[in-house]
Amino acid sequence: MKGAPEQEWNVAADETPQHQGGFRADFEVTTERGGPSYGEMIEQVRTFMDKVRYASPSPELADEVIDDLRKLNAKLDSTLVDEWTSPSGTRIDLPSRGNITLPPYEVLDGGPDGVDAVVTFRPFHLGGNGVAHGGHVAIAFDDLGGMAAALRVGRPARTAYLTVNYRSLTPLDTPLTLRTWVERHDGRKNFVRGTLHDGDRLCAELDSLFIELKPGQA
Ligand SMILES: CCCCCCCC/C=C\CCCCCCCC(=O)SCCNC(=O)CCNC(=O)[C@H](O)C(C)(C)COP(=O)(O)OP(=O)(O)OC[C@H]1O[C@@H](n2cnc3c(N)ncnc32)[C@H](O)[C@@H]1OP(=O)(O)O
Repeated sequence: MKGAPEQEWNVAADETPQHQGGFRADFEVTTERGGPSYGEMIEQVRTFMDKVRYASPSPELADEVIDDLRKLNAKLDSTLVDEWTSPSGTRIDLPSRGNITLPPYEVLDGGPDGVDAVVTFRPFHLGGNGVAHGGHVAIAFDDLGGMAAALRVGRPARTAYLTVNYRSLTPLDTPLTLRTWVERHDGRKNFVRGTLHDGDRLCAELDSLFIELKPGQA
């Protein structure tokens, strides 16, 4: 991989065309890219974001943090690879496949009948008044709805529409049950429903359409 560092755990993506089917030709799942500490690195970044959300630093401390962050950013600069080679999104051993842009979830069960997951919105997912931002709830539904469609058809699918009905407040720092399933399908169209529960309480519902991508479709 051009520009990638020589590291034995940095498993390179193969060089076959990578954009077939919209996301990639082969969704190469690995638990090795990024090495054994990658999950903890992601966790520390999430924790930092949690603290930033609630921190009220003095000007001096803000300057110190900026200095530290510049150093950290410079460290990562020398390891940047393309989206297909990055560990983020392919580390199935980690919450949300190691993708830091997603709320952390664990898939308990997934197959053609749907996906069962536990998702925990973090302090940095705050919307207001101590509960989750609705946009973050939609992100969780988008990813796990897309997963339900992909697992049914065996190839990537893309969101055509996504409606979230917010039924009650979604708490932070609480393991929540998220379920998605393809309710019906018609050709390439997968109508995906979903629910998000805090115990017995329904927090939100998903009504969405995911279109199976044609081979080679961008
Ligand atoms: C190898 C194994 C794989 C297994 C892997 C398993 C592990 C899975 C792991 C991880 C899963 C991760 C999951 C991530 C999920 C995230 C997904 C996203 O966030 S995607 C980003 C946001 N979405 C966009 O940016 C789309 C933008 N829009 C488009 O690209 C197109 O509009 C697209 C592809 C959606 C449809 O375009 P067209 O050209 O392909 O198809 P046309 O002909 O327009 O539509 C097909 C049918 O759908 C209807 N349709 C399309 N859009 C509609 C809409 N908005 N409402 C109603 N119907 C719609 C049409 O009327 C048509 O219906 P008629 O066949 O004629 O009956």
